[in-house]
Amino acid sequence: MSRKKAAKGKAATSSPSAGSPTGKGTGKTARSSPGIVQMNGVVHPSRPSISNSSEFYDIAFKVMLVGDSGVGKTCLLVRFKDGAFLAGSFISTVGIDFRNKVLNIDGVKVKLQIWDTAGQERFRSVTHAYYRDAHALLLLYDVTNKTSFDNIQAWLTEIHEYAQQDVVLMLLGNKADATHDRVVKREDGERLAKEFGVPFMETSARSGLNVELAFTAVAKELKHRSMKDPSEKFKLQEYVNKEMKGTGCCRS
Ligand SMILES: Nc1nc2c(ncn2[C@@H]2O[C@H](COP(=O)(O)OP(=O)(O)OP(=O)(O)O)[C@@H](O)[C@H]2O)c(=O)[nH]1
Ligand SMILES: [Mg+2]
Repeated sequence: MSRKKAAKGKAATSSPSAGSPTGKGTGKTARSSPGIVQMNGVVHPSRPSISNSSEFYDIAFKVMLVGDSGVGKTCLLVRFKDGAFLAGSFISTVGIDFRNKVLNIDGVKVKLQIWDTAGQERFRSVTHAYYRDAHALLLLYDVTNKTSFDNIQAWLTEIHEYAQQDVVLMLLGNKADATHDRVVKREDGERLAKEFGVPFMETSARSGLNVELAFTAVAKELKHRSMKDPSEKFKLQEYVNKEMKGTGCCRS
């Protein structure tokens, strides 16, 4: 297997860009980034170059984070990439951004190019353009926000419309650390996931709960599919159930 080199990830957390208000009166600040280009008030995604490479990899996949604004997509990515939590005021993502991370999956270097999308409605058409290139989608809701949970069905409809038919999909109930503010029970997440036949787990970008596992499970599934080795069976939900910490759900 030839070994390639990975592009360096770009910061998804660049400082707020002046003159890019977001949130329709919610007081949020827009987060601009090197991965996007803004023209005439419209956000145009620009494809990142993979020429400044530093890290070797064997296979590469695109993973997209989707879900309502504020569910914690950017925080989940930053936790996974840098092992840190973005505390402080909420800075809503503008358009789309990406980070790379190379994982060692059973001796194979798997590069994940992770696209962090803006959850706000006004960026939806930007996100649509990226769905078809995604090998995997992490669909998030916020366990402290019922609306974000209720919107999952609409997100799934969108995914079915724009994403590849065989896209790897996983539902994540984020902010599992926020015990006192929780309004969506873990069982509700499990039920919904079962209904749509999607693997599920709860995560916390704040505490780090299951964050590594979510990305590793997806990388394992994608690697398994690409190797096309019939002797090596991999079942995503079974793996997740075995490895999952903290919430102890979904064991069947
Ligand atoms: N308690 C808790 N708060 C979180 C967690 N993840 C994110 N947050 C908070 O939720 C808010 C939104 O987080 P973001 O990661 O910016 O949300 P987003 O989904 O990227 O939002 P958009 O970019 O607008 O789509 C921030 O104030 C975070 O600090 C978590 O796991 N637990
Ligand atoms: Mg964001």
